[in-house]
Amino acid sequence: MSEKLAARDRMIVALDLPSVDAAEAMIAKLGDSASFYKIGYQLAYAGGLPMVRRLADAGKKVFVDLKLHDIGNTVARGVESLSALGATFLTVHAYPQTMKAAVAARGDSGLKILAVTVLTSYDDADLQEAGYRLGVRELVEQRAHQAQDIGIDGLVCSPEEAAHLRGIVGPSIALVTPGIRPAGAAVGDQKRIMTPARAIMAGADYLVVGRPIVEAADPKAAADAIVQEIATATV
Ligand SMILES: O=C(O)c1cc(=O)[nH]c(=O)n1[C@@H]1O[C@H](COP(=O)(O)O)[C@@H](O)[C@H]1O
Repeated sequence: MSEKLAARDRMIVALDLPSVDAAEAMIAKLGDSASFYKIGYQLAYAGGLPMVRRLADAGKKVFVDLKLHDIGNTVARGVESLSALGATFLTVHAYPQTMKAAVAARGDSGLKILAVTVLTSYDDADLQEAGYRLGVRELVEQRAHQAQDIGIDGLVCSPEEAAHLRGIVGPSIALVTPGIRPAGAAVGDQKRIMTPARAIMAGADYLVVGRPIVEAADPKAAADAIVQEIATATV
């Protein structure tokens, strides 16, 4: 999958911003430096969903990150509504009922379903605190097997698991990795992180980057540096 993609098209900029105006300003600042955007909780709940169509019509790709998880019928109906927006990716949590409902409901809309394995802000102790018996590596692996059996289009994981998961799921399932931190960048609430270059070398198809770009003094320069790192790591 990744060998067909240009370096810029492998970077997904998370528009974690408080308003449509702030997001539009960021998109204008980034210009041709970014081709793929993610709209998550903050912007979607601030009226950002109509931006999906506008961005798609402007030639950008859009990842709608709503991390759906509910009873199967509700997930399916939600996916049907979201599939009309023109997005490329939509996230659901990697629970079997949820993934099955989402995959069945995406139809031939072109929307690809990504399953979030274990959030990149979690480590083994966080999983244990939440009642899980398995550690990160084991739970990610179990969910990847289940996702593959269900026919999921892609997995969201940390770059720390990318190489291992690539060995399990093969080349046709997209690996999308948040938890990306250029050398020296603030880690914030992330726990399982890698630099852009190391994530690409580990086998990630797409890198999701939020604060290191949208909170940078010069977001365009930050985005360009990450694309350059991706390009160098790909050669
Ligand atoms: O689904 C996601 O995109 C996601 C999954 C995950 O495990 N960890 C994670 O950080 N994300 C998202 O990726 C983005 C990372 O943002 P930064 O930490 O600011 O680079 C945020 O928008 C998160 O919601």
